Amino acid sequence: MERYKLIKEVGDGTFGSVWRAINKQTGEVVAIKKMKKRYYSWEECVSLREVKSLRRMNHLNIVKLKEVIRESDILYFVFEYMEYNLYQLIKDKEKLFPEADIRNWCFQVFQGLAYMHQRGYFHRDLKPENLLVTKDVIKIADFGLAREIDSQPPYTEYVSTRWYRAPEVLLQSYLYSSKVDMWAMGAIMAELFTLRPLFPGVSEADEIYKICSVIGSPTKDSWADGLHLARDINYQFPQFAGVHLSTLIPSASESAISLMTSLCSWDPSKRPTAAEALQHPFFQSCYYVPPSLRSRSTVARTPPFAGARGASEQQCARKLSGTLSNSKISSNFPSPKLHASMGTGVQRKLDMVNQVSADAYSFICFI
Ligand SMILES: Nc1ncnc2c1ncn2[C@@H]1O[C@H](COP(=O)(O)OP(=O)(O)OP(=O)(O)O)[C@@H](O)[C@H]1O
Repeated sequence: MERYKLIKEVGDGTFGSVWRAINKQTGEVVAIKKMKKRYYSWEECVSLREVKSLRRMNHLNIVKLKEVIRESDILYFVFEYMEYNLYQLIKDKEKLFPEADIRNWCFQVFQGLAYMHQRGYFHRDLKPENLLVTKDVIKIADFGLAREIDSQPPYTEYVSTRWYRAPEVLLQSYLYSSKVDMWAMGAIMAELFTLRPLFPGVSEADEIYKICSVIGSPTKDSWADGLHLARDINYQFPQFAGVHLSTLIPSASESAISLMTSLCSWDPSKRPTAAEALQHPFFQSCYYVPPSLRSRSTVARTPPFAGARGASEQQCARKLSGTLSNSKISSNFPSPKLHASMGTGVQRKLDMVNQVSADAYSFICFI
């Protein structure tokens, strides 16, 4: 660690604190995550999910793990440094983001997700704080909860931040998949448009209540498996017709609404895969720039992810923590139209600084 000079704490998460630091030899600015738990052997460290999953990932839209250091039983992850997280950008914004910015960010995140899902991982804790931005480039960070798609159940740990948590997770499904990341992206995309969380539940039960009030309660047609899941845990969905997302997100174009609506489908199998999302008309104007052309201004047309493996991603069983009971539903829930404007960022804690160079732009959207 003497090779690095710690400059400033830029984040404090569940598992570690994150520092902006400088490599004394090269002058490179990096982010160092110092884990809170002590690690008494290397074996313990290399079996960590964050190490196992990030080590295997090399994509422009996934934050790069440069080094893992264990010193005096403390574990440090050295990452490439990113200027902001998306939550900070949302929180400080007074005017709405232009749709072109939202399109550009989402296009990149779906590229990262398609890569990750194709390689057999899903993130499980996507939220604005875990999407890091430097200039026009956005990267997925925090693989503390990433799971191998083929790994074996049951699992009992906490899964994902409530506001972005998929309904199958809320309903304690033993079976869930990379589609939980697609649900989270629907909620994040809506938040980018309104600057307010779409489903700001104050408890797990309230979370599902808010989802029902926005997208309408599930039916046999929209999510038969969900009705079974609810029956298994003796849960009764509150009855709501739902609203068209365009009433909650009036600034979004028709194609943006169509993508968010399909991402926020009750039934995971009805949500698009990341590879499919990239082909959605919302991204019609987006182009992929292959690495060989990045230094020049030429661009090539998108689809490097056609044929992403979808079916195998679905086959993953999980056990989830948390309980859901009707008694926990908040009684003073406002009308659906108010949902999008009622969230606050109280659970979020971050203070980032401006610094560092950006990567080459790889994915470009034309308005
Ligand atoms: N590579 C990076 N560059 C700059 N800032 C970063 C970087 N990685 C993380 N951060 C900042 O630190 C915060 C916490 O990081 P991270 O999410 O990895 O920690 P965690 O303990 O796993 O958090 P969580 O409570 O979300 O699980 C992020 O929201 C981000 O603002």
